[in-house]
Amino acid sequence: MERIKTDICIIGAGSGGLSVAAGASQMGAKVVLLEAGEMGGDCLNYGCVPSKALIAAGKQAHAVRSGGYGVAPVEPEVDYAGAKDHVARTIAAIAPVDSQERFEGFGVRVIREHGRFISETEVQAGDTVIEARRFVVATGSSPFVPPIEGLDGVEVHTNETIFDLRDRPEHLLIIGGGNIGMEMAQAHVRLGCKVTVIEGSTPLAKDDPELTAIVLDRLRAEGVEIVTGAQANRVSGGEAITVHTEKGDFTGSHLLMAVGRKVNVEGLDLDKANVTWSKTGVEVGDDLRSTTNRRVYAVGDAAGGLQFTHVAGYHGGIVVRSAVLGLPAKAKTSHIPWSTYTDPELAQVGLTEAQAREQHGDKLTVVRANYDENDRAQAEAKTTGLLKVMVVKGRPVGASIVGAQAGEMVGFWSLAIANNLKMSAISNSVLPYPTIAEINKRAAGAYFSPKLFESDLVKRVVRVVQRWLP
Ligand SMILES: Cc1cc2nc3c(=O)[nH]c(=O)nc-3n(C[C@H](O)[C@H](O)[C@H](O)COP(=O)(O)OP(=O)(O)OC[C@H]3O[C@@H](n4cnc5c(N)ncnc54)[C@H](O)[C@@H]3O)c2cc1C
Ligand SMILES: NC(=O)c1ccc[n+]([C@@H]2O[C@H](COP(=O)([O-])OP(=O)(O)OC[C@H]3O[C@@H](n4cnc5c(N)ncnc54)[C@H](O)[C@@H]3O)[C@@H](O)[C@H]2O)c1
Repeated sequence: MERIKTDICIIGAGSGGLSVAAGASQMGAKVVLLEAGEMGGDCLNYGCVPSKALIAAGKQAHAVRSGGYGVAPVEPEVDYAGAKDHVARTIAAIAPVDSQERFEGFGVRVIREHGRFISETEVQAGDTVIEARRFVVATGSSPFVPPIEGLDGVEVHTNETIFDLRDRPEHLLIIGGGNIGMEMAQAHVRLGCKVTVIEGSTPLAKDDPELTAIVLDRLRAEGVEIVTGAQANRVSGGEAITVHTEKGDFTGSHLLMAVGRKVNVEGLDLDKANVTWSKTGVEVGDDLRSTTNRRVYAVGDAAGGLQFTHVAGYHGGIVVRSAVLGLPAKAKTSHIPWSTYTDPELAQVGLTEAQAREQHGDKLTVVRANYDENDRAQAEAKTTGLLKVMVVKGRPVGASIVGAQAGEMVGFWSLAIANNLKMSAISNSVLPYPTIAEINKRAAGAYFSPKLFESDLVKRVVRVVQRWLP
């Protein structure tokens, strides 16, 4: 048994673990990184990257099928396996950034083994025991497959297998209408599959319903069948698969489960490290440190909060600040955006209108700007969309966007909320014309317009000034 003493031992080389490893090692800390599966974790291998690559393939098929702008529509010849080749190429292009070689180049000792705690200060990975001053649990999450009757009798795909499928599904049934379900539904319908989404409650329920309705309308118009309030109770079949719900039975050729995630905390022997945990993750404070063992941090999906790659990266920065530099650092959520990469995209940061109304009551002003008022959106015929900004005492506390490039646009509002900027800072910016981003400025204009253009006081002042101006 080899023994290693190190400053920081990170369990999991996904978005969170790699962020800590890169920062800590390049600042001079001794780092050991454990990875039981693929370097890069879920995002690179089974999550963000393959899903966005498949969405891009679907978008291309959709553009050919839709025509427009004076170009005749034609039914595309879709090569589903070719789309999967694009997925594989994309992963391969990004993989070197997350590779063992790159991290070893930073001086990180990478051990490709499953890690588990054997004491409050030690982790064992294969034949190696690592004693560290600080540990980072960055073990991520896996697809949750609920114990639905009959599931074991059929082939069930999850995000870990669907991107390897090379024969185009005739009819894809998707259980779960969250981010994964909806992104995969649109990508597959555009690539020529029949798609049925079976959602037990409300699709895309974390977003503003006024905006999600626009996304759902578009998906339905493109042919996705979306059944809501239909909990999957039972599954049957062999070659053809039937999902039984109280809203009826739905039969297809393939089944994708997208009903949420199971955090990878079991199998870590956290109890041996005196680390309190539950099924939602390691119990941590805002400082991302275990409430019961201060040597142990958790980042990303394992920290039990929002499950996004950029959150894992953000957590990584906080842990580096705390565990490497010894500085106080706390994670906040008020400025964390997310985006669902359907077409149109759907993005959110901070409070939704309903949440802001509940928290701030009459102090809330909601300003809106529509895509059809934007010249670039008109030029590109992408006029379906809407930005809502929730403003309290002159400062944005949330923004909800549906429309082209919503995921790019929302960063503007994350910056504003993170830095406590006023709406005047937004209106002071000058944006290039014609860009979709001008919608952001239009919202600021919508906030100030009534104050400027509908105010008797302003009108009186202007009359006086005009009398005195030479
Ligand atoms: C289909 C899909 C699409 C997504 N799209 C997006 C998106 O567009 N944008 C976005 O922000 N997020 C997206 N996400 C979410 C994103 O992938 C996760 O939030 C992110 O990967 C979390 O990073 P992490 O470092 O916490 O965990 P992971 O990336 O899951 O990494 C954890 C790593 O730890 C390893 N591990 C686990 N246990 C052990 C152990 N005991 N010992 C050693 N190694 C271990 C695992 O093998 C894994 O490599 C998507 C997720 C899915 C499933
Ligand atoms: N664009 C992105 O950033 C992106 C994309 C994909 C995934 N993700 C991350 O991955 C996480 C997991 O995604 P997800 O879509 O699996 O989970 P989710 O929690 O977003 O959605 C799961 C859905 O499944 C439904 N459901 C649960 N059990 C069901 C049943 N028996 N029958 C029918 N419906 C059922 C739920 O009501 C819910 O709407 C997301 O929350 C997100 O954090 C992010």
